[in-house]
Amino acid sequence: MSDQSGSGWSTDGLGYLQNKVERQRVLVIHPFEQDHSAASAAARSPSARLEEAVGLAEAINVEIVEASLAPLRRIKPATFIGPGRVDELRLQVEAEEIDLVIFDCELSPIQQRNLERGIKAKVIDRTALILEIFGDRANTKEGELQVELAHLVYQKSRLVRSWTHLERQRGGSGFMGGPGETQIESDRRIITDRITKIRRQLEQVTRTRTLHRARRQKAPYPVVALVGYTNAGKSTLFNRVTDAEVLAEDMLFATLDPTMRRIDLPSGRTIILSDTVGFISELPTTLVAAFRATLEEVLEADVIVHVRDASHEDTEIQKQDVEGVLRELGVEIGAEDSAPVLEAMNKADLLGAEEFEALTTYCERYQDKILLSGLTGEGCDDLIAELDRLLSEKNLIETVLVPYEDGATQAWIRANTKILDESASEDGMTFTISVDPIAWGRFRK
Ligand SMILES: Nc1nc2c(ncn2[C@@H]2O[C@H](COP(=O)(O)OP(=O)(O)OP(=O)(O)O)[C@@H](O)[C@H]2O)c(=O)[nH]1
Ligand SMILES: [Mg+2]
Repeated sequence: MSDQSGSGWSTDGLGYLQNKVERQRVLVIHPFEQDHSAASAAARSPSARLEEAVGLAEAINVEIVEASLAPLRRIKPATFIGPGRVDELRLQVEAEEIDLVIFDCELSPIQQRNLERGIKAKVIDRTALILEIFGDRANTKEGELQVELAHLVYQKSRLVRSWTHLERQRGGSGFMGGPGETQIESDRRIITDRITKIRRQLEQVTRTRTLHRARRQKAPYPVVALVGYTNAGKSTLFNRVTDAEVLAEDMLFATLDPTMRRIDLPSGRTIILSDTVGFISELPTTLVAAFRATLEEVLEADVIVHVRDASHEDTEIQKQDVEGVLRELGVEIGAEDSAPVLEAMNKADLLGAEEFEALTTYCERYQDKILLSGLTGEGCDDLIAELDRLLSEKNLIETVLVPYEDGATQAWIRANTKILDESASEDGMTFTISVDPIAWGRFRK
């Protein structure tokens, strides 16, 4: 995504990567406060975080020359990492012809600028990187607009922040070489105008999509949404159970636009299965908001399948992250009026024998947890069966009197409903049945 306003305000590295033909040579740094990570055992290990950052960087097709941890005693206000480390990085950048340094943390605009000056290379932070990936992936009009909106909101917030920061350091005006107040004011106005325009366009697109959705609701099939941490295996599972060919790759955020497919469950019940964008820890809130419209599909789902990478060392923390984002979207797990959530413990094939056994026992204890592998297919039938069972709970309970001579109705009831009670009287058979409301409606016609 490029600087589309043409106003010349700083683009924080965005759009920069796509313009170059050869692959960028990149360093990935994960800075972390040492005491912090030791203090909370629940936190991810820094090495796992670094690995995730590398995965993110790989998603924008750059050449990763080196990825390293930067343990800090304390975050430095000016440069985040210490001056010694900045010097080291500058030497490395020079020696290895590095184009870009990715900091897996949130940098203030000032920190970013100081780092760029100190290291003598382009610097971006985690949010900018995620925005970059999303900009790369978006391939519907709506996706593109959402990403641009997120991008603008991100920049606007940075302008404000950098401005207040400069205010506080008053005296040395232009101390950091940042734009003066008037420049910032006019930049803000340009961005605000652009945001208003995009919001309007988005509303238009969303309205069209809502119409589509309304049309879909006329074919009233329950919607089942696959959600989960990025790379958990949603698309692989989606493909497995729908025989579709959605891009499934060992790449973070392979899926951006939701994909829907109709499938028939063994009971004959038809559902719509929906594959969605993956979640990630510290997903910038501007992005959550931008993807709200897309994720609304999830909100309207009748059942949510939370796909988890059970083989991942951070699977528990990833689960918390996903549930956090769901909560932000208004899905309260376990709440009366929220859709039921099934947990698909995926990648069972990667588990060691002991782990596999333990997880099997664990999942057997809970009806809503299913151990499976989207890759090998093992356990997928169990998930489908559980979906079938859950949806049958939405069945109507009806009591009907069927005359003896109406053999056809009796036969249909025996074949298509669950008979809870039956009794014979003079007028015929009285059945109490649990029946799918759609099938029932159709049959009664
Ligand atoms: N071994 C193993 N690998 C799997 C399994 N399911 C998915 N994978 C692999 O995990 C990687 C990510 O799979 P995807 O299906 O693209 O994951 P996703 O959740 O759709 O990811 P995003 O769309 O990026 O959020 C791919 O390399 C898959 O081949 C599984 O059950 N076992
Ligand atoms: Mg996917």
